[in-house]
Amino acid sequence: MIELAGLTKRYGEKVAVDDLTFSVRPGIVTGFLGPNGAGKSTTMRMILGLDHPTAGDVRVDGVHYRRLKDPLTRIGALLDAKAVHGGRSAYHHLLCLAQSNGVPERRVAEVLDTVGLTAVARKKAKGFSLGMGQRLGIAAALLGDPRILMFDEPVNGLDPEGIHWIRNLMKSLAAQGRTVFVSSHLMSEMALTADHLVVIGQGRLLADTSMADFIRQNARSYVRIRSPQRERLLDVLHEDGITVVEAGAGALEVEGDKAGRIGELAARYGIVLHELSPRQASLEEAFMQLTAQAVEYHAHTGPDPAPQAWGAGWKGAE
Ligand SMILES: Nc1ncnc2c1ncn2[C@@H]1O[C@H](COP(=O)(O)OP(=O)(O)OP(=O)(O)O)[C@@H](O)[C@H]1O
Repeated sequence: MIELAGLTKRYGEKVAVDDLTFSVRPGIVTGFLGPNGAGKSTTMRMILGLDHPTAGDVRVDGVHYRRLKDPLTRIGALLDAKAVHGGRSAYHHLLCLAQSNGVPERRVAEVLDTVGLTAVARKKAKGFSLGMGQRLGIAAALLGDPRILMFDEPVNGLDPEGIHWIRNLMKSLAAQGRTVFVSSHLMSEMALTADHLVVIGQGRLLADTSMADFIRQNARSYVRIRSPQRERLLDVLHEDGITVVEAGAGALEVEGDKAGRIGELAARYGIVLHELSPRQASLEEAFMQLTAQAVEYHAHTGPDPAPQAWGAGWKGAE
C-alpha cells in the first residue's frame, strides 16, 4: 500500500504536485495518468524519498521510504531506464544491486529470466536497445521480490511485443497480490492494463476511480449527422425534443443511441442526410477532456470551435 496525504512539491513559484491525497492498493494495477508535466514523475520520486515534499506526507506500507529496512525488498521501481552504468553487463549491474541491498545472488538469474534477458546477460548494457534497457530496469525493480512495484512510463519506446509483455507482467504481478502503480500519459494503454485510475493535471487530483466506472461514465455514444437541409433538420429534431450540438465543419451531434429515430424523422419529413453515423467516444478523448484545462503546453493548430447548442436541455460540453 502507498498512501499520499496532502502531498505537495514546489520548485520556486512552480507547484509541480499540489495537495495530492490518494492510496494505491494491493492486488490491482493502478494507472497514474496525466498529460506531460502533470507531476507524475515528481510524485513517484517523492514516494521513493528522492525528492522532499514541500508539504504533506507519503508512506510505503505505513512508513516513510527512508525508514524502510532493505527498501528493495519492499518496493521496486523503474523510474529512468537509462540510469544504468553502461560499462557493466546486465548480470553485473543486477549483481551489484543485489549485493548492496541484501538480496540473495540467485535472484539475479531469476529476474533476468523473468524479463527475457538471460541470453544477453553478459553483454554490456550500453549496447542495449531501448526495449532491452526497459527490461533491465524492470529486472532491477523485481530483484528484491518486493510486494510493491512502481513503473514510470514503462512502455515508452517499446515495440508492440514489448508493450504486450509489460501489460501481462503487470497484471500477473497484481494477481499475485502485489501493489502495482504505473504511470502513463496514454489513456488507451491504461484502459488495457489498469483496474483503477488516478488522474492528475498540473499537479492536482482530477480523478480517483475504478477503470470500470471511468469507462461507464466516459465512453459516451453519440450520433454524427450531416445534412444539406440543416436548418429544417434542426427544427424537426427540436420539435421531437432531441438535443443537438454543433460539432464543427458543418456536422451536428446528438448524444445517445438515437440514429434510428433521427433517420425515421428525416424520412418522414423528406430531409436529405449526407451522414448519419452512430459513434463511440474513445477513452482517450474522455481523458483529454478531463485534463484539457490542466495541460501545460497546448499545440494550437486552429481556432477552437466553440460548441453551440440547439434544442432542449443542452448543458454544454461536459
Ligand atoms: N527539478 C525541477 N526543477 C524545476 N521544475 C521541475 C523540476 N522537476 C520537475 N519540474 C516541473 O514540475 C512539473 C511536473 O514535472 P514531472 O516531470 O513530475 O511531470 P510528469 O507528469 O512526470 O511529466 P512527463 O509525462 O512529461 O514525464 C513540470 O512543470 C516540470 O517542469
